[in-house]
Amino acid sequence: MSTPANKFLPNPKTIAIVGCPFSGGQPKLGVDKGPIHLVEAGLISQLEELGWKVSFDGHHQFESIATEDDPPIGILKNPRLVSRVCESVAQVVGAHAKNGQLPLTLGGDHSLAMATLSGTLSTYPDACVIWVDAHADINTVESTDSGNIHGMPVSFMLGIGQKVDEFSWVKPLLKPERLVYIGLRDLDAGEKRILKENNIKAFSMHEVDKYGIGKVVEMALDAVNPKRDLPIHLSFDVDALDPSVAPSTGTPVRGGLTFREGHYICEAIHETGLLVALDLMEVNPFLADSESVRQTVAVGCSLVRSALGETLL
Ligand SMILES: NC(=[NH2+])NCCC[C@H](N)C(=O)O
Ligand SMILES: [Mn+2]
Ligand SMILES: [Mn+2]
Repeated sequence: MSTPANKFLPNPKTIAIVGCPFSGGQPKLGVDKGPIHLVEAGLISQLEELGWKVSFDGHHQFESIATEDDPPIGILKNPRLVSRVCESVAQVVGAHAKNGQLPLTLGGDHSLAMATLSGTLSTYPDACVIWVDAHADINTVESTDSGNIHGMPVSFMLGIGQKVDEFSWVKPLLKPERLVYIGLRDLDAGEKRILKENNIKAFSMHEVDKYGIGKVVEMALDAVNPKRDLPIHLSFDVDALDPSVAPSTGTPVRGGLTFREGHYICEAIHETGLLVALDLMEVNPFLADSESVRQTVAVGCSLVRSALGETLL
């Protein structure tokens, strides 16, 4: 099977898998095992069958980064670790993108998106971001209640909120008009305010119910990519799916996307021919029973395949 044209990638079309066994952006162990499970479930050969060349030189090792003491800064937890891991992943993702490869980053927790978006936007400055998640992950230093940095990467990329010296490497490369959310249903009060103040387009589960997923994806693309000519970065948090579909994740929220709605988003973005980077985040194989873990990992792989060209017919 061969995949349709992609406007930004040279042939042979190559995926660079960036395995990020990292959990420092939130407190639950196990999310660092997500990428290992996804690869062991056969993701690489599944993508090769779709006609991609796949490069993968093993999961990243972050142990050497995590040596010293890392007391909180304000209430931000593991700030030095998260910053340094993300800085190193940003360089890797950016280098793959500059080589004309499509970086597929497997998390790991969603703090890693400050790395992946930095890599994408340093390569494709006018790329738009489609963020599929139950959560907006847009807390600032001032608004976060948890201090978990996986709830904050978007604010860092937008350059909003108080600056933290430790994260001075993060350039605010994302413009609010280039960001759109799908699937939201669990926002902190401060996050709701931030979305309004910055006029950020968001299609919550309410809009998915009201318009249907087909219309929502079209409206989302109209908002950030009206001429369908800009590169797209898709950041998919598996908790966007309903917990009955993807139970093994750290912050499940009921009332989420169905299996088909999640896959439809991925299929529709593939059809644009504009996808340049993909994240699959927050698969935590330590949470839930083994059958639920198997199911979540399998769904993770199939979302990735849909975004990269698998079709039903
Ligand atoms: N990537 C995620 N699963 N994020 C959940 C964030 C939850 C909450 N809003 C927080 O800031 O702590
Ligand atoms: Mn989430
Ligand atoms: Mn998230």
